[in-house]
Amino acid sequence: MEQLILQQINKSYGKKQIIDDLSLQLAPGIFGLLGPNGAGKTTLMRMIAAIIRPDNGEITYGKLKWSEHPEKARQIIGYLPQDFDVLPQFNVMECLDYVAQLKGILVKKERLEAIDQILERVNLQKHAKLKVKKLSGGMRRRLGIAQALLGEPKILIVDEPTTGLDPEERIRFRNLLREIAWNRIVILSTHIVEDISSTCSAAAILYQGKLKVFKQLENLASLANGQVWNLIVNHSEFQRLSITGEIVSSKIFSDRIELRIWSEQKPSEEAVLTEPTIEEGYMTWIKN
Ligand SMILES: Nc1ncnc2c1ncn2[C@@H]1O[C@H](COP(=O)(O)OP(=O)(O)OP(=O)(O)O)[C@@H](O)[C@H]1O
Repeated sequence: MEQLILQQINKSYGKKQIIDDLSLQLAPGIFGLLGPNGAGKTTLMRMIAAIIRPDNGEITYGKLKWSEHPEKARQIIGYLPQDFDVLPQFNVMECLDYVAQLKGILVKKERLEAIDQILERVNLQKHAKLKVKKLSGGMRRRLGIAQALLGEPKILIVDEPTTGLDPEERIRFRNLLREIAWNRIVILSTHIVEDISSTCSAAAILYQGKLKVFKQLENLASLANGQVWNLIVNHSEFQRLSITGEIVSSKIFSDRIELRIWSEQKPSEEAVLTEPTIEEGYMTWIKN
């Protein structure tokens, strides 16, 4: 299988450098992209989607070079933007038919076959005649993936697809991404660390224009090794508690409170070290 390769990509807006000499190599599977607001994730994904050009550097997939043939690059890419919202007056079928024509599937029979298959894949067959404006948030996101999948792209880019979804839809959406990713490269940008831990094989943090890649998610979690503690206290102890560090979570029961504390030093005598999560590793990396 071909790899997607980014070589020394730079991008500035005015004097502000958003992407700084970034290189990356991706094989099929789901690659998670994390980073604080404004870090440049959307800018990076728009460059990979061949919507905007880097100031310099090259993106390639096999022999195909983005700088030479951006139109060919677009043909092998499916993109679900963060603000996907199309054609509210169209129904699901009409919407996909329209996008399929834009993607150059000009024979009607081929289009209908492709749309049928994709509707089944994203589980929207029953809603093919429903107007886009009447779809729920989760259904709309699935339509977004459906339009991105038309033309069987080799690379799929999804920008914060689970924001605003309820837990059931979020799980369904993650399952769908997993199914899609078995033979293609999926780049998933998200603020929701749970999206990464439940679907991605590898991830990276974009920060100050640079990318820190974690080929295994455990390596990201392990950044917080030795810094995450469990502490169980009763309610009156909790009132008097003075700890060093930050309470990451607390569970309140009738007879006790269970605390998870993020601290470089032991936060109290009774605290016990515990395995960090990916989110805690991410917080540690950003903090340092
Ligand atoms: N067309 C543009 N012109 C000028 N500045 C831009 C443009 N697009 C993005 N920026 C700036 O580039 C920076 C990175 O934006 P980008 O949308 O890529 O970040 P992001 O990581 O996707 O953020 P978020 O997580 O909030 O979506 C921001 O400071 C933004 O204001």
